[in-house]
Amino acid sequence: MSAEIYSMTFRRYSLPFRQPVRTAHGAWTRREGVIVRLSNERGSTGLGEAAPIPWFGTETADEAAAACERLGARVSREQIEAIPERLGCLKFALASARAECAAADGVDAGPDDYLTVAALLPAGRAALEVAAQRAEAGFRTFKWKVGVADALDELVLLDDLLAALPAGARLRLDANGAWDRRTAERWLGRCADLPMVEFIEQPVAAATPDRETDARARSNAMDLLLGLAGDFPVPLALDESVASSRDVAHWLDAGWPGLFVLKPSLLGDAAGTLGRLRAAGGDAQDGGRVVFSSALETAVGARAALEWALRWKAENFRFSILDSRLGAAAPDSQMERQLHQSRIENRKSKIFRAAGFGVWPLFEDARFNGPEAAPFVRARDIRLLDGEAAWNALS
Ligand SMILES: O=C(O)CCC(=O)c1ccccc1C(=O)O
Ligand SMILES: [Mg+2]
Repeated sequence: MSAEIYSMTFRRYSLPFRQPVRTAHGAWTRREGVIVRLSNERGSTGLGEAAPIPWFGTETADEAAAACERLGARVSREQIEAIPERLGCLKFALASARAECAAADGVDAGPDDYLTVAALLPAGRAALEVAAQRAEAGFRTFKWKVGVADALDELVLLDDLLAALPAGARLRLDANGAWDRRTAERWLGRCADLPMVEFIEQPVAAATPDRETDARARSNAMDLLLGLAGDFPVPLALDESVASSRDVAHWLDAGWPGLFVLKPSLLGDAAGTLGRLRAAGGDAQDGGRVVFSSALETAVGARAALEWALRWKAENFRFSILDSRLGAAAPDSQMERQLHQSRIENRKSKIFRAAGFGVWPLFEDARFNGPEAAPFVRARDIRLLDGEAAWNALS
């Protein structure tokens, strides 16, 4: 077996958003990150993106760039695999670039399919107008940022927003950890009898950012989240709490009963993390515990992150094609009947949750945008994303 050696270059970027992204953490105006480029001995090249979210606890873009500098112009597969978890975004970038090299060599083209997509709504009253436009465009899953303004004002807006959504729509609420226990209880109580609310994402913080009491704060936060999940019927989803592969393992061990929002771009070991979720019945048993989400990457990171979502769908929802024919012929043999029944059960329990990638166009410079927000995104369109154009725009 020959050593897998790549030559590596990287480019640091700082890209203004068309509009600031408002969350409970304040206004986010520029996306900072690093794009890496690998080429192998056969001359195949691949791009990857480190798109950190430091307020999730990832490395910073500067730290990712400094680590690239240290790695140097030639890197081996072993070096990439040895990158530590605290540089999870960079590790994702290099793993993505390696995968693209392999794809260019003709290995593993990946499944052809499509994903349903959730529309990201702005915080506050602005959500109403955008929701109407998005509904008109065909979206049926929406995500609204809460915890930005006063909770009572937002609760009033919630009613207006629900009333404005089309029949059959689903609304996710993302508090980005902003609520205290009392505020969270109020919202969860309110949402208990609102079937349109699909889930509430990160209602309370993953931990207080006090380094002195880090372990204790994390465990208190964990108890609070587990308590809320047990006390209220509305499903809860972890996001900031699962900002790394290690976090996911931790919450699985703790028996988290809710959902996992996964931003593949933050996962140093996306394959291992998804494998663990699958082994834990992440989707096979009760369907739809995993929600894929964007970290507001450029087209380079978008392509890699969306490939993970496609792969997950193909692995866990593999009866979807057969399902569409289930209504047709009634099976006659006992075995066929049983198979038929189990496929129906399968269909009932399995929902591929709309992926949180309804975010582009995000950047002023259109060469960096991922697939324009639409209710569905097709694999073939993801593979047509022009990472090279983004790379060249940084030269
Ligand atoms: O998940 C989505 O639908 C959109 C992406 C999103 O909300 C997000 C994007 C960047 C950083 C944090 C978050 C978040 O989910 O909190
Ligand atoms: Mg979130």
